[in-house]
Amino acid sequence: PSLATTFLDLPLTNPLMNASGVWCSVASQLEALLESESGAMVTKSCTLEPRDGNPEPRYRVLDGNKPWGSINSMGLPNEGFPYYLRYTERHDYETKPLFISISGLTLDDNLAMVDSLKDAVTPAILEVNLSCPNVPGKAQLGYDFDAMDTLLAEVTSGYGQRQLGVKLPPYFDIAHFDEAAAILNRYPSVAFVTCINSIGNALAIDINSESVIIKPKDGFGGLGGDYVLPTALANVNAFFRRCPEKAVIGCGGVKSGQEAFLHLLAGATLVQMGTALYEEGPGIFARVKAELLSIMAQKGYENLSDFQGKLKTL
Ligand SMILES: O=C(O)c1[nH]c(=O)[nH]c(=O)c1I
Repeated sequence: PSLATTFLDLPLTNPLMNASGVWCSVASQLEALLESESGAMVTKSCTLEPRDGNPEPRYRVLDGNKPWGSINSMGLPNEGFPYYLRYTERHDYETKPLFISISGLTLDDNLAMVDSLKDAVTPAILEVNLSCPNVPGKAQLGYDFDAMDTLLAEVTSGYGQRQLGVKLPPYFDIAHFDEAAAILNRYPSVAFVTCINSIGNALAIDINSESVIIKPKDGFGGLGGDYVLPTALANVNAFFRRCPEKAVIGCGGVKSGQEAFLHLLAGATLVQMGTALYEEGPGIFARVKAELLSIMAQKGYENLSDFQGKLKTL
């Protein structure tokens, strides 16, 4: 079988990549992703200026009993937009496509970054993060439909209607899938949606210390890992059904070929890994590729298109 695929008409050797924020904040990590067997890669969401982010501990793996996952309240630590723009100028696009993620603290900051990217005419693919749950005092744009609509109008126009994508928070209500998709479908240049970001503001508690386990926001943080897989699959399939003109990138709960297969079946074109990559490192891409190929072989599938988006209903 073959894992070859295309995304926005770009050829990829396989559909696997990192989730923004994991193993992608500094050049050494980005170089490790380039050397890894991922089919693509994305940078850490950036703000206009560098940020230290929230106080530590701000990331913890939750691996007591099964299932396992992670909780994080990083607080958008990053090297600042110019650092990542410079990286896009020296990336080897022949090896694999590069996405650049932006998460401006204000609409003007997002527009300033978009304007610089438009002038840079870089092959990097823009993913606008609408779903950071961890900046104290900043509500997630993805949960404010009017603000999301305004941002999309300004950003798509500022980017000269060049193709871009958005990183969405998980939604949990059919009416919200309908409303978010209706807004997104009014912007043809939004060529893809990445579902999902972490499930915001979960609370992990340690029974021995009788305490929360991360410092920021009294322990409230974004949840990732096994816990979010069914929600991630629902969001992938909901937007796959509602946005036939757009591609869906699946993210959430992928740690093996099995979950990658499920995301593809639900309608994802590419599949991102966060928590599992954080814990295992970039070697995970070779493992998950092999597992996905083995599942395809067992099922008699030659290409991803043999099952991609073909989830059955009862
Ligand atoms: O706290 C973070 O930096 C963070 N953490 C997440 O779980 N998702 C995000 O989009 C971001 I920007």
